[in-house]
Amino acid sequence: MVTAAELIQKKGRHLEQGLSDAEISQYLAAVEGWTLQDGKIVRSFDFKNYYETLAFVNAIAWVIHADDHHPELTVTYNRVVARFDTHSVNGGKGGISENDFIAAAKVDAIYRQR
Ligand SMILES: C[C@H](O)[C@H](O)[C@H]1CNC2=NC(N)=NC(=O)C2=N1
Repeated sequence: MVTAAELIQKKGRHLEQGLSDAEISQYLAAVEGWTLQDGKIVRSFDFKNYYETLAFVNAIAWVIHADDHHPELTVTYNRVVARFDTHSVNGGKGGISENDFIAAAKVDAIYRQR
């Protein structure tokens, strides 16, 4: 069984093989709050105000840059919705890979520090 603590220790790498539906379910169980929606993993993060919201976005940029795996972000006054998928898998059609869950676990760890 994969855990968030293990995922945080990993680094993203180039992958061409996506995860199966069964594997996606296992990884989703490790990152609380993330769901699969329209072929991406998605989570919403709430904040007190716009300053905190943007500080979170900047912290994500700092941490995630090292893994070259970037969330799609929808930023509003007190909420960030983050979405991850992997372009290179499934013959370039895109899908979900371990990299998405590594990045999700790192974003969660940033959120826990607020
Ligand atoms: C060439 C470069 O590494 C790729 O385009 C990276 C950049 N950031 C990325 N971010 C995300 N979320 N998925 C990707 O597949 C991805 N690919």
